[in-house]
Amino acid sequence: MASYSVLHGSVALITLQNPPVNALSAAVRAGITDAVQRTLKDPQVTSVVICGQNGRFCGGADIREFGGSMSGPPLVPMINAIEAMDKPVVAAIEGVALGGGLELALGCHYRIAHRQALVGLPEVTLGLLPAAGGSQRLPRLIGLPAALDLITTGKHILASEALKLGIVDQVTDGNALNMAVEFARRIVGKPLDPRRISTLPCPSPPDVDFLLDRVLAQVRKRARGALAPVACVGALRAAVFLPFAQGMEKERELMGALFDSGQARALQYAFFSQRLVSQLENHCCYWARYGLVPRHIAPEEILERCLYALTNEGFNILQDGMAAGPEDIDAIYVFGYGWPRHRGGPMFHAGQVGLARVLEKLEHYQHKHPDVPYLKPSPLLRRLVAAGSPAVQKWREFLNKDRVHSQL
Ligand SMILES: CC/C=C/CC(=O)SCCNC(=O)CCNC(=O)[C@H](O)C(C)(C)COP(=O)(O)OP(=O)(O)OC[C@H]1O[C@@H](n2cnc3c(N)ncnc32)[C@H](O)[C@@H]1OP(=O)(O)O
Repeated sequence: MASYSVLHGSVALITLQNPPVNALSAAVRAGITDAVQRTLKDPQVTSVVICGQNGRFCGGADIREFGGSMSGPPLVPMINAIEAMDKPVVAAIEGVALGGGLELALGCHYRIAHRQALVGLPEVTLGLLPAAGGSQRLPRLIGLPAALDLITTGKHILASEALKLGIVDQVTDGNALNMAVEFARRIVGKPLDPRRISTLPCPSPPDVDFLLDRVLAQVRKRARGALAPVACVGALRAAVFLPFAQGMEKERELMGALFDSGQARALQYAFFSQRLVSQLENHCCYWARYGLVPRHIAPEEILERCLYALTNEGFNILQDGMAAGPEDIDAIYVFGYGWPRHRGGPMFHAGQVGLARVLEKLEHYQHKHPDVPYLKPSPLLRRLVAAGSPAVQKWREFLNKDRVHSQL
């Protein structure tokens, strides 16, 4: 939800309330929409400040809502309505203004931030793009090159850097909310048209096509097969060449294609699983509460059982002749499945770890879990170990010999 109060008899304060990061859930969007209506109707109110509860402006759209059907007022018309207000609206940014949170702030006429606050449009890291006007407003505010950098990387930057880029208007080491309220009182009566970012032209360099093509090539190389960074460049291209309303249409169309993609679902799953893992301690408390003694599982056991079973299956695939050599399996994993390039691929990595060690580990886990077929060491792995664990480049010799024998 969002609370509404009036300070000094004239400054409406809208406070986002959805701990811990004041994500823009349906209830928060409804609260903001109601509060905006109240400020419009109240003749005493001459300016508005939007802030977040507990020193955090807003962590963006509520990612937990993405899985279900969306309810409540949509974000885009809500932000457009704020920008269109004829009373100045100031965002008081403390903690974070990320994703939809920054997009909300970009709909305000001014942005005042604490120096340590973090701002950014990290949607790309969730397989999305900033689709509440962020891809259209940010380049209009700070120019195409800087917007391309922020939106295609999704990085968070400090408010002090955001000030240099022109994203925020003032930073403070003190209380950003107090400063925003004082600022809101002072600017009453100043023209608001130049502060409505959607009405500004999008400043772009003369070699704009070259820049967009270069960034597109970069993002394709950096994140092979990832849809979101490419869509982000498409949305920014629209910001340069189309009027705001048509750019918003393009932003919506591109977001539609991303939203239901397996990639977006996978990245959002990864976001929550990363946080769940860090709550492992709490799971221990859960076990203790019910008087259970959990079996101690070291992180290495989980890693080794997954990794060595994968490698083992690679040896079986090689032996069956389904892949010509270990390089085929490694290339699939490095270029198709994001295996860290600096580890060469699962088969190369097995060679680095030592084939004898991989075999020993598989035997160990097979002994503990005899019902898991993937842990039964591949005959090819055994033969390679017996032959003194040759380098990965030599494995083909063993394979060819095997295959000739098996065809005789
Ligand atoms: C059409 C509209 C499209 C809009 C697009 C978007 O806005 S997409 C969302 C963009 N926002 C983000 O990607 C920010 C994601 N959050 C973070 O990066 C970090 O959480 C943070 C805000 C920098 C805070 O980091 P910190 O380390 O302090 O806390 P945690 O990461 O542990 O998070 C605390 C809990 O809050 C949950 N959470 C965080 N952000 C969101 C969110 N946007 N929606 C829903 N929930 C969020 C997080 O899962 C943690 O919850 P627990 O239950 O405690 O695990």
